Amino acid sequence: MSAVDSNEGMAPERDTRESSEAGQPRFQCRAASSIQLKGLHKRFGNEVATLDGVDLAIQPGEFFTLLGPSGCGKTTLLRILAGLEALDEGQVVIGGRDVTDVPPHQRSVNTVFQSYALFPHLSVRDNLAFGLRMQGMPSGEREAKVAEMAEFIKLGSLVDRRVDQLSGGQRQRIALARALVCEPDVLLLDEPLSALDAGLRSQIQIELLRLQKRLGMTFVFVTHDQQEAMVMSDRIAVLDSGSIQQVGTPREIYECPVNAFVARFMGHANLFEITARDDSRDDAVRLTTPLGMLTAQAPGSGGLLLLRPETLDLRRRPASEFERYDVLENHLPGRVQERLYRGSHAEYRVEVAGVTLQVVVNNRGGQLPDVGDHVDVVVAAQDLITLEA
Ligand SMILES: Nc1ncnc2c1ncn2[C@@H]1O[C@H](COP(=O)(O)OP(=O)(O)OP(=O)(O)O)[C@@H](O)[C@H]1O
Repeated sequence: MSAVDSNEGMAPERDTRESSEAGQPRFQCRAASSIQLKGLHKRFGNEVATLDGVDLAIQPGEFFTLLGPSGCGKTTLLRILAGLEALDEGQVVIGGRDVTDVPPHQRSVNTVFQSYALFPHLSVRDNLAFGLRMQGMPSGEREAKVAEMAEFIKLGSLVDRRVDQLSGGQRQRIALARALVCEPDVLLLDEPLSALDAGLRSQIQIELLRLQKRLGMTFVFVTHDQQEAMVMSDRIAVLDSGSIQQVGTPREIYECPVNAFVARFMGHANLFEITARDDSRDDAVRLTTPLGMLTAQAPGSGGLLLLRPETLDLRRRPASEFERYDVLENHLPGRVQERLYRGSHAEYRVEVAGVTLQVVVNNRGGQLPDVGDHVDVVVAAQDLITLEA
């Protein structure tokens, strides 16, 4: 399958607009499309369902990310959007038009794959022109569009270079440009950055984000990397085993995960079972946990306690005071097991009541506790939240 699908299908309500800005090459793109996915079911053979009742509404111009572990169904969902995979049940609406039974080449959707899917022996110019040629665009118009697009992605000086003579980052930009030059209403991106090294990856992440904001096009991006998802996305859908667990902004997903799966997937390790709960106080709830008793304000009704590492604080305490210390409310006595110094902040592992807590402390130039130090882990009552187990 080529990286560029044709884009003949047009939604009735779409119009044409320009995305040019002062100092930017002119590049036309249509008004962004919304996407509605309703009750999607997909099963391969007798396997368990790959998609099990997926409902999603993606706004026009959104950078929307499908995030989840390997095998959760992200690529299948993207292929269904592109029309490359048939549904068992459900409906796909793009730009107000029901495209459930519309073949790929009649959807105004292009896809960028991890593998670039470029023609290595052809020039940048010929790679960019490929999709336009397939659409039957006259050569003069085609040449102008290709030149414009090459400038737009800042590779204008390389249009005559063969693709196999370009770097990985340049190839990735060409793959994006080749999908964009056909002016799709929706761009689908399946882990397009995963083949790049870390430095180049974060550079292209920023470029891609700026490009999407400049064009105002709807992007549906697939990744299993939660950091990448948080940096890039307007909203994220977290998937597990073919079901959507949570949809929200990066902050909502990270700060208020709805269940233990989402919390763990977003990198939260401080999850503890609540063994007893006392609601008798008006202003607070007392929770019994493996760390000790904690006071919480409006923690929710779940059976698991989440303590986000960056909401915790550390206070050093001389060892001489350790034994005779009166435990203050929400001060957990512990000992530093490990410290990872990262310049702007330090990551700690602190042993509290026989279990390990992760704590992140901002480096404000003061003294940072050392390995072996006795500390109090201080928990603010409003920062305790509970999740469904
Ligand atoms: N053509 C197929 N035939 C049979 N099973 C398939 C097919 N395509 C996907 N699957 C199965 O569907 C499930 C979801 O696959 P999918 O590729 O959508 O997952 P993913 O979340 O994109 O994973 P990854 O991050 O590893 O790419 C997997 O169990 C996979 O084996």
